[in-house]
Amino acid sequence: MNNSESYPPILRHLSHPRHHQPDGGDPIRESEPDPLPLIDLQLLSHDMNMQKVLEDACKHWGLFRLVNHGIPSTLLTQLQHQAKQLFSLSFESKQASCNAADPVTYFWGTPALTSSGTPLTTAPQNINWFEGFNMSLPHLSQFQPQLPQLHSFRDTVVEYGEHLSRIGRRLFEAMVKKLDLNIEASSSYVAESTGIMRIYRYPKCSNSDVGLGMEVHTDSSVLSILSQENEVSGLELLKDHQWLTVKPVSNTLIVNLGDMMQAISDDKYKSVTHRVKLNNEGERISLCYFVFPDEELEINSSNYRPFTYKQFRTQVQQDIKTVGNKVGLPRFQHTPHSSHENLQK
Ligand SMILES: O=C(O)CCC(=O)C(=O)O
Ligand SMILES: [Fe+2]
Repeated sequence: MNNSESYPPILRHLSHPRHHQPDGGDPIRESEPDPLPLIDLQLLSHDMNMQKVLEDACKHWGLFRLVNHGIPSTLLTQLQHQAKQLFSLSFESKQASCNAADPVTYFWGTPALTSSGTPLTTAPQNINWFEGFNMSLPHLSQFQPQLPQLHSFRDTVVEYGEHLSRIGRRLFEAMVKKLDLNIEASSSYVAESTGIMRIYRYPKCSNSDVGLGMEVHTDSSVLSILSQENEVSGLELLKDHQWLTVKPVSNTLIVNLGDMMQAISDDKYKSVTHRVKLNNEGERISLCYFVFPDEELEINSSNYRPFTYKQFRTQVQQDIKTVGNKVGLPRFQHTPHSSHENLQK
């Protein structure tokens, strides 16, 4: 089997006609030094300067790079290696490996999934050029996969997931401290029962006209934590009307704030708009962890009417089916927003 046959058939034809690409502003500035805010997790508990850097990153970027996170580098490289092996299996075996009732599902072409991890629509408006596995972390350790490769991967992801939930909680606590919010149980806002892990593989592509690896969107999460250990770049964030590359730097994590964090902070913090471009250097593998509030927890703020994450998710799914894309937070503003120019996931 050649590598192309390990991709879903629809992703094997990278010569598709041009798809609509949302206006990207200026081209990526690959050669410039990394401009992202840098947060040291170990310093965060006691260093006021670091707390200020975090506050500014949340207000003005919605994204930062995290170092000293406490995850052994061997675990990060092992994950990347095992993910690569998993993706290199034939499309048919990946497809047959999970079904909708499992905590692990296989999907491609669209990031919009139902809460059980199956694609929301069978005919997405644009193809997103990736394949992925979606894993519900709380149910993962009991999962008995058919594919032998999924056994060792499951165990590694369970271990990684424990680190991420620790990191997510610490970051959230440091973020809300700066907001003077009266949040008693931060565990309901970054609820372990909601943790999702996704791994993605984006094909190598020399023709960026085919479309995007992943469409322009904001995440619905409170926080998303990304690991990109394979040196192929692709992720970009929108900052001051320009797309900036989020370079892969070994042993660092990328944290982005999602819509729930923006709502909890009453718009003081920002849910970052981002996308993934295809790359002609090689295929790219990324691992993304998402954490959400407890489904039934009511989020109260002055800019939005009270809503639960469950209501938000239902609205997003309804909009994707009816309008064709996510509208997101503007749906919950006191005065409904009329311009939905941002395509959000
Ligand atoms: O693959 C990436 O780098 C980003 C993925 C992403 O933005 C998402 O899953 O929401
Ligand atoms: Fe995202």
